[in-house]
Amino acid sequence: MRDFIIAPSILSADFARLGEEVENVLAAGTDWVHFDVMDNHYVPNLTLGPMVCKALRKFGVTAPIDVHLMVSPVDRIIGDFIEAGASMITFHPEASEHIDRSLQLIREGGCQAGLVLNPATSPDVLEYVMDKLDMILLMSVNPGFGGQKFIPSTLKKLCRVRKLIDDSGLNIRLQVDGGVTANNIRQIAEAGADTFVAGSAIFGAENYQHVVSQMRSELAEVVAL
Ligand SMILES: O=C(CO)[C@H](O)[C@H](O)COP(=O)(O)O
Ligand SMILES: [Fe+2]
Repeated sequence: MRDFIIAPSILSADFARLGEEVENVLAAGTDWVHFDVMDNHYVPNLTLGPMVCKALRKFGVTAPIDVHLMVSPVDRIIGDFIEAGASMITFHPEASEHIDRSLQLIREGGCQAGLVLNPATSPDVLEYVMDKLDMILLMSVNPGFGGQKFIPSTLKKLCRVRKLIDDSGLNIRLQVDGGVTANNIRQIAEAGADTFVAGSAIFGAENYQHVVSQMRSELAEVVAL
């Protein structure tokens, strides 16, 4: 059985009360903080930068902060997030001029590194960098906004990437991001994911603990992997 990680996306949190929201969602039983960085260039939306990451650390957040960079170019912002207290940093290959170099920059800074594949991006891009990855993130919506519907073809892609990871013998997490809910999390886990980003499904709920418990119960039903 894999260990499952739930990473709430703070994109759907109340930004005016961000520190408190992060405390509450972690107290509800989640594991990581998924931190969506959008630049209004690589994606048509604008969100959070390294100063906000630093502020969360100063506020007392000790949980891993999982920085999902949707910015282009990526390299010049990596150092700022390392300095701001990021734990892992993922980026989109289309947004980096030198994928191998960007991955190295992240690891050299002491963070875990990962690549993010958009729904239409082929897993072929992973082939020559597998040994430099701590995580692969498959987008199950097009990046840029929370609250979108899960794209079903992601399930087939998850199976393919799960096999790639298992065949490699490397310790790489397989994360899924976009439209994850308590209703589909089990099917997503059975397709191969071990790390689940959920924004609107958690922050849109009246009771965070209730929805996180529902997700955990669904994950407990996942047939032995
Ligand atoms: O990276 C993202 C969007 O680009 C977000 O992490 C993602 O959309 C999560 O939100 P939701 O669970 O509401 O779909
Ligand atoms: Fe994300």
